[in-house]
Amino acid sequence: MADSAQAQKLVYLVTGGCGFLGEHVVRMLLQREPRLGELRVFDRHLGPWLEELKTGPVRVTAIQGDVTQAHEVAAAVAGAHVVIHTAGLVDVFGRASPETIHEVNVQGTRNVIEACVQTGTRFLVYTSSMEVVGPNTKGHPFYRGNEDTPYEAVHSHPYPCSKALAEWLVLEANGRKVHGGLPLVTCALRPTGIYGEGHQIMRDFYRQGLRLGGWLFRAIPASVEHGRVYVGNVAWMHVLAARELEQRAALMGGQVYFCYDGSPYKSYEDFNMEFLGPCGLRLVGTRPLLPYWLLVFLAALNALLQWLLRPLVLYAPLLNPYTLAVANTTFTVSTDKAQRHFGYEPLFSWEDSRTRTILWVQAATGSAQ
Ligand SMILES: NC(=O)C1=CN([C@@H]2O[C@H](COP(=O)(O)OP(=O)(O)OC[C@H]3O[C@@H](n4cnc5c(N)ncnc54)[C@H](O)[C@@H]3O)[C@@H](O)[C@H]2O)C=CC1
Ligand SMILES: CC(C)CCC[C@@H](C)[C@H]1CC[C@H]2[C@@H]3[C@H](O)CC4=CC(=O)CC[C@]4(C)[C@H]3CC[C@]12C
Repeated sequence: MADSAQAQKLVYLVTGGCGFLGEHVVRMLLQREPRLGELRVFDRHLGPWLEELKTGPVRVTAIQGDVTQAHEVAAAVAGAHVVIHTAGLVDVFGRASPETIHEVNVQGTRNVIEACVQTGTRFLVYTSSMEVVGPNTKGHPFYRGNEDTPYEAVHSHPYPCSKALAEWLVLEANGRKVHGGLPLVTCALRPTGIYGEGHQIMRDFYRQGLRLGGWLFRAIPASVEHGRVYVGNVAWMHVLAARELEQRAALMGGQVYFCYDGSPYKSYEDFNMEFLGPCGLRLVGTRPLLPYWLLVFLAALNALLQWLLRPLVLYAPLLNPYTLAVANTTFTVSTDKAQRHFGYEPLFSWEDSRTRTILWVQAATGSAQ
């Protein structure tokens, strides 16, 4: 990636490249990274859509593998110039055990770092999360904060705990000598709640609304702001960060960046209605229909049922004490750090992001209202 080798074609590896965000990163690299020579897509479950990408000018290599298996990761990383590590177990519903979440998110990240060091790969971009910061267990609001805003980050849930530890490992690895003697350069990107084409929770809300005759019922006060960012812009930020890591190693190495764009500040439910409204759903109530204490009770009941039923069946509803606390605590970011450090500007306007997401919801559910 040196000046003298401008024409050199680069090998990129995307872990988790078949997930919601990973697929967008893969497609964005193919569209927007002119120096791409080979794209390796590593995932536990490979998507059939990868086949169509193999007919293009860039060599696309699909690798079925598990980040918890160090030898599989090392084999995939060997010879790559850049790794975008987006694979992760996203579970705040109690579907997976805390041990499994730790294994995938923490040990998996450790394996990626060690593979870079052993094989001589110098550039690593990690998909972290806003959850590394908060909302914390005390429910403190984080109102339009930036990367330097003081906030008491206290976690107890396995998912944010694992993301925080993994992010720390990535940042701490910045500057380590890789095989060949050159330093590893790392950075971490922290998306807030990602939305866009492929967002399964959005589709679940839509289906639930249809089941309820086109109505959704407000659960969270409209005044609670929840940060959201469009998946295409998150992918673009990854591509740009990966591209600029070498030239701006001193500035970017070991840094964290919130992912942001022009998406409006709204509550989780009001934001979803930007897409579900045009698909025919209505949100009932200007205020929550149930008192908060009742939601807390229902969330606790769900947690109890999950525990009681675990030997028989997996009961993992959207509402639990953790998701309620996240949805009910203001957490929004306002920053320009990525713009200052590596020239990031959102690729998709809010209007574009909204239109694309609406079209996807309509198509994904077979409704064209
Ligand atoms: N969805 C969101 O709102 C946010 C997600 N993130 C982070 O973004 C990353 C991607 O998340 P999403 O695309 O939403 O999730 P996703 O579940 O759609 O994608 C994750 C991908 O990682 C793969 N994967 C999981 N375990 C693996 C393993 N052991 N080995 C190899 N591959 C494995 C999955 O098969 C999947 O394709 C994650 O690291 C997540 O923590 C961060 C902030 C917000
Ligand atoms: C009916 C309930 C009161 C509303 C439930 C909504 C929740 C399922 C979601 C509200 C906030 C979401 C989380 C947030 O966007 C931050 C996240 C970051 C990540 O890194 C992973 C996903 C998530 C934890 C996201 C998960 C769903 C919510 C809890």
